[in-house]
Amino acid sequence: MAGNGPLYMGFDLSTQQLKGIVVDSNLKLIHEAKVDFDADLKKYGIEKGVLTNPSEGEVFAPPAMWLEAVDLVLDRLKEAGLDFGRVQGISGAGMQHGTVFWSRDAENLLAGLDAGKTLVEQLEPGSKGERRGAFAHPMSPNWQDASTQKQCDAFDSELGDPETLAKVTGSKAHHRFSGPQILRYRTKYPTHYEETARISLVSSFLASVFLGHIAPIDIGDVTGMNLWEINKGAWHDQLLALTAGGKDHVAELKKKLGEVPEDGGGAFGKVSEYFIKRYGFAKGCNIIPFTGDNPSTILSLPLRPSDAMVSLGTSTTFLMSTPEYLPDPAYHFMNHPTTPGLYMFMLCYKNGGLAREQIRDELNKTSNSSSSDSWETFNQTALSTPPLSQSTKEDQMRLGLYFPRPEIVPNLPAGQWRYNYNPKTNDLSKTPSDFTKDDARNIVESQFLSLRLRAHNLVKSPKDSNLPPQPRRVYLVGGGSANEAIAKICGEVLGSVEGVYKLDIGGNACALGAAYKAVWGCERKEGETFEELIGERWDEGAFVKRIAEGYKEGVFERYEEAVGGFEKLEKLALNEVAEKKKEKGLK
Ligand SMILES: Nc1ncnc2c1ncn2[C@@H]1O[C@H](COP(=O)(O)OP(=O)(O)O)[C@@H](O)[C@H]1O
Ligand SMILES: O=C(CO)[C@@H](O)[C@H](O)COP(=O)(O)O
Repeated sequence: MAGNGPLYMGFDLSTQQLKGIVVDSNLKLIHEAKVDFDADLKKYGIEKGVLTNPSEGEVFAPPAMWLEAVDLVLDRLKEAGLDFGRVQGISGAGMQHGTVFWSRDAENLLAGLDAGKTLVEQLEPGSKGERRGAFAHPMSPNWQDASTQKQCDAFDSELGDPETLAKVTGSKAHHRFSGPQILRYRTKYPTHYEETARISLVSSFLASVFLGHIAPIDIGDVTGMNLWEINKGAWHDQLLALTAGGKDHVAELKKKLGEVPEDGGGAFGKVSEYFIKRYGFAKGCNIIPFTGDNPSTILSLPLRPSDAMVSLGTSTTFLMSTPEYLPDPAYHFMNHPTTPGLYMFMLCYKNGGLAREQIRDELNKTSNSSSSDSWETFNQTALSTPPLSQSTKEDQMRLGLYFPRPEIVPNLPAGQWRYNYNPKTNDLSKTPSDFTKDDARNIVESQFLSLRLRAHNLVKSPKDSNLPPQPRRVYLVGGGSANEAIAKICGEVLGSVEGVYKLDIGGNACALGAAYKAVWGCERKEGETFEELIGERWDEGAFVKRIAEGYKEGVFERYEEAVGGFEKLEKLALNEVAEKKKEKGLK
């Protein structure tokens, strides 16, 4: 690629892939490459990037696979012609909440890597026992894990109630959050916990690999752990005591977790010798804090407090950047990754892309389409189905919940619920729970109705207009943002005064946000904020594309009626599950 100015790299280590992206100082996309774990690293036995132990609700992945993906994605960037010597800054992101447990040998192994060998060859245990390896535990529990209900109950009651925990840490306790996860790890694997020198999140794990020593946890991602006191900017000793097994063990756990620098743009150090010698990175290449995938995603464009972003990845997440801290057990508040005083509002659903794929695959079983696009039948069916399956306004509304995995919001086990809702009488009536073609539209409506139900406190009516409260714009990112049928239904359910947009510079918003963070961390003037630097260089016309209408009078109001029925359906499902548990004598 022509040119000789500095380049910046951003990585996204997500559930199913490792993506690498390269931009120049003007935010222009120069190179991108990715490793798909199922396609490229099947030998690890993963499916959709993970391994599972359903009997305990465990979901995890081997850090060894991620190490192999790092070398592979850099080889692919080399094949794409990247001049590594021009790279002046690297940042990245990782799926949130996942934890990596480093051994006491990790620091020495990371610092002493031989550029003639691969990362996994040197950081995994020696096949002849000659090396214990860098990990005290061979697996990393990830955000899809649902094995920590007992630990979550303990976290939710430790400060009195979930509301207080949400106020202090930004969230109530969640199965995937690192605090409950580390508490379960300590009790299930006491010897491994003892041998654990440091604990990283997936984001700081990846930073450590590039740094050549264990990197701090990032100020944004740390607020996805139920262990960090947001207003104090410090670890919460009482919650650490719960996790570590008592006050006497707090200091030891703090040492494993490490310090958390406040500045999300301050370099952790220079890239490790391994990458300079093996790939030709510049000696002065800075490692800028790697953060969580969602905090990184909101950096991929100048998101205003009136905008909303929906990431249609493996998870579905709804993200807003706001100066208001309004914690509530129903959703998450996290530190903004670059700007003190701003927060990231987040809703996260486990049943995102995989749930939509399940309905897509059911449809493809019965369609005789020869299209190479596996989503074509799904899209045509969804768009040919009337909103809420109502052929006339008098018809009942078809509502559903579609959870192939246990869901986070609401906290429900795997299952499907399909009901008709009469908005006039506010009655729900059960419909046959078998798959029907209407499910294509109804699953997308269901996912966006849940977002609309829970985000209503944060969206406002546009200034000087009598339009109902809704986002100014909705930006779609993640793999599903390629789907214009989903975008259309998104606009109908969520509204948006200016419409539904997507990033149009290809690549992956999360990795792009990380690359922009590297630009800011390396090129910012004294006191210059991320918003100021990126805002100056952002080319709205070239970087985003309007892909669907937003607010549609009449349709938006009809979905408002549906929101009431949807909330009632969730409560019905929660009661049904509670009754079943009671019958079985379970708590
Ligand atoms: N054209 C499409 N329509 C709908 N969903 C899509 C489309 N292309 C990809 N996806 C979805 O994108 C998801 C992967 O998105 P991605 O953001 O790469 O995930 P992650 O970051 O979680 O690894 C898959 O679950 C897939 O269902
Ligand atoms: O758990 C969350 C956020 O709380 C998920 O958003 C994960 O951060 C992984 O997301 P994907 O990018 O793999 O969908």
